[in-house]
Amino acid sequence: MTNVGMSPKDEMLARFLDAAARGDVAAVSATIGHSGSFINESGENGWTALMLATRHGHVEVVNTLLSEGCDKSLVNKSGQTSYDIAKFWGHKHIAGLLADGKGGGNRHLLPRGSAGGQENYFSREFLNRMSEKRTDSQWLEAKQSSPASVYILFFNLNPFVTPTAGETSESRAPFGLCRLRWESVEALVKQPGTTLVFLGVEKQVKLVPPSPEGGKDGLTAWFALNTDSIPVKELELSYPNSVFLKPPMPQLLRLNPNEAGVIAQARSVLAWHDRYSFCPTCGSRTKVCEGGYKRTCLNEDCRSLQGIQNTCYPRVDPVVIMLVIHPDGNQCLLGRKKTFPAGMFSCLAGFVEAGESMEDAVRREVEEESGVKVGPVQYVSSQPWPMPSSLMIGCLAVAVSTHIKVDEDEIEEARWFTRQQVIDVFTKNSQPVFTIPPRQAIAHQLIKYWIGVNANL
Ligand SMILES: NC(=O)C1=CN([C@@H]2O[C@H](COP(=O)(O)OP(=O)(O)OC[C@H]3O[C@@H](n4cnc5c(N)ncnc54)[C@H](O)[C@@H]3O)[C@@H](O)[C@H]2O)C=CC1
Ligand SMILES: [Mg+2]
Ligand SMILES: [Mg+2]
Ligand SMILES: [Mg+2]
Ligand SMILES: [Zn+2]
Repeated sequence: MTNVGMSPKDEMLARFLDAAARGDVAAVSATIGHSGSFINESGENGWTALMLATRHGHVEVVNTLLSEGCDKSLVNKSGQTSYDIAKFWGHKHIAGLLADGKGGGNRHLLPRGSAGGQENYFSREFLNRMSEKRTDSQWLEAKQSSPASVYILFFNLNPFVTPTAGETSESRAPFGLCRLRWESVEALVKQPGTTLVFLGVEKQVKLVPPSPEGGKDGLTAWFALNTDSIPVKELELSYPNSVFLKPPMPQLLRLNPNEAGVIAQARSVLAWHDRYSFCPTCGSRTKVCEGGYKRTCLNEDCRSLQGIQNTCYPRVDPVVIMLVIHPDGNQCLLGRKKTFPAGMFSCLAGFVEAGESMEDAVRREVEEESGVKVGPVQYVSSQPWPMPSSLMIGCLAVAVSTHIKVDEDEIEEARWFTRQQVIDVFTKNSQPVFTIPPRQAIAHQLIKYWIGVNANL
């Protein structure tokens, strides 16, 4: 089968795809042997060898291609995977081979391409962290006492904020950060029990000539302070409208979204200092260094100082949070904890365990909490969650089973909600049957993302 005008490579590919469609195992194996890259190449309408072999029910060719490591998640120009093709043409055995629960069938229910572009509350950064300056003690000292530097203050990890008038275009943001200067915090910095962290410098360099007091580079440095003993009276006199915002939830969701990120960074690092006062390896005293980004054990023989000194740095706990899509593509799985407000349902979530991939953590947590088994998993976006220091890894996941059996210790109820029921929550067209977390939570954004991608809202 030679086509006029075809390059030798295209001709070979056409012969390879034809062999797969005819079920010629020997020819398929021989071609992969010398031109391995053909295994995932497609011809007309985006059909790969696996799709063609599947279409015609050639189990042996399918097995050969799978054992050679072909990508079964590829889709043709109609958006079908090989698994979809197997199901459509009734080749149940091949469908079984393709749907192994780890990335095979139903991947087409996930949006194609990268899901990026979604910005979550607590993720916006207006500071350049300048980690290289953390070890430059001379520079840090100069910035610390510079009148241009900004200090944000925490009392028992609660930020000092000022109510803001009006609303931003994005949200009602009743609280803005109270930005203090060196003269207001000098005494506090010198008090025992105060923790100081260098957060970074403003990304936007102000158009003022660098002054000797502000440092020669003209950069505006930011620091965070946490204390458990505070000159409350003096602060109240100087800032009569300001308050320490507590409790963390839901108050931390009421910040200006532009400032929520710097609060997340500061609060997580300060909370780490608060919880790791002594060396976690040997219990000795530690020394705060690197601008508050490291605590080094003072016991020279401590194991924490050997190899990667990971226990000396602020810890972050990865958490997976996932919207599970029903195999029919039209429903999603949401659950509620006993502690949620009445009627509220959210995405399932759980801590990633040691030695576990993000995808496997999604599958394990969903099965533990709801009994539902999950196949393909797709990352969407992430969110720092400073209570005290989680990184929420937001995913969409496709269920390969639908029966729900909740883990009653953690979840009170889990349910499949139809796309229409979810749309009703956002549009408030009709009386919604449930509520979801506020837009500041990544759970809200994941649900909205799924609806937006699929309904072109
Ligand atoms: N931003 C958002 O939209 C949401 C955030 N979250 C956050 O995600 C976090 C994890 O969700 P959960 O359902 O509670 O997790 P989970 O389903 O793993 O259950 C928590 C339990 O797991 C154990 N556990 C295992 N590893 C742990 C670790 N590294 N740290 C603490 N406990 C650990 C503890 O027994 C704990 O009670 C929570 O802290 C919650 O604040 C949860 C839902 C929504
Ligand atoms: Mg959980
Ligand atoms: Mg769990
Ligand atoms: Mg867990
Ligand atoms: Zn130690």
